[in-house]
Amino acid sequence: MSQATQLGRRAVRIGTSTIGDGRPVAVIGGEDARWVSLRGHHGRSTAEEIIGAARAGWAGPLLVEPFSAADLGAVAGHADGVVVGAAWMQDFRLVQAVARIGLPVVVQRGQAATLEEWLAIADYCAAEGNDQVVLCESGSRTHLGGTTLDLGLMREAAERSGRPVLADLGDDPALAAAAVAAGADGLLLAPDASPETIEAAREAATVVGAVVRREAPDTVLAARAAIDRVDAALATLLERRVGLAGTVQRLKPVGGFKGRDMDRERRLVAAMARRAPSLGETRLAPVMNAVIEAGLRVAEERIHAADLESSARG
Ligand SMILES: C=C(O[C@@H]1C=C(C(=O)O)C=C[C@H]1O)C(=O)O
Repeated sequence: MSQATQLGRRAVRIGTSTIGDGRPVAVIGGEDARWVSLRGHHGRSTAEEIIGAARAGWAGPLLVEPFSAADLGAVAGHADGVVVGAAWMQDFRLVQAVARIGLPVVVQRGQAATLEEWLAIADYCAAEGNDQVVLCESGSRTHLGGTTLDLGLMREAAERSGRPVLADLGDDPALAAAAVAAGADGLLLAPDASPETIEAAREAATVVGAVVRREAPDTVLAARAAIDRVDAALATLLERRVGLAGTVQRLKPVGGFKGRDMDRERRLVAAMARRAPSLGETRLAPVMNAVIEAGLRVAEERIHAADLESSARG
């Protein structure tokens, strides 16, 4: 997906969170929105009780997956959006009833549903007068009985529909970075995902998102938040760079400030300037000089500390 396509993708508002149209990657099931499924609780508690419990500890956007149309009264009264679960995707009566509430709808792809069938459900919601639709890739059933996310299909759904897309990661953050790189506007985590899973997804969304997505902030607050994400990616790369520069100091015949290679430094600045034309070589040179000198100081300190340790061990 081109970055322009990602920017042009229409936005859907779920409570105070906005998904799509160059907004930051939303983590649903994390800090941007929570969700609760009435499916697992069916028969044990009422929809009101379950939604009430979810609301009790959370004032932000709340999505609810109904078990059946009977739940929709409670959902309409207390939720900010509705999830049409993968197993329910082709229940047209339920989809119709959900769309008519008027809340944003997240349509999960059924495990065996084709792209056409999935997009048809979104159009079906729109035909009911509800165009606030987000598509959520929830995986296909594999021959081994598990499910596997189809990120190519997710990307295609985004391009074909112009709607925001989510990747349903369940409780495994392993594909979070891949999903963001494939153009996900949001990541859907299991309602009971662990704090570690949520943090790993958030980290992937921040760092990978900063590299592959173009954002379109229109307020100081939003632009500063976008800068914070770029800085998070920069810091991650700076930390990695310090380690690699340290490796060179240990491997080359003369390391540290004594072995400084200004020709190599000029060449790397020139190469970087091609990717950072707004800064250009002249402005980039002092920036990289500071980065390189900081790296050399860290490398010298580490080599010194290692020498002390080995002489102490005798
Ligand atoms: C890492 C090296 O040592 C020094 C540090 C550099 C860097 O941080 O990129 C570049 C050139 C050298 O002055 C190297 O020689 O490649």
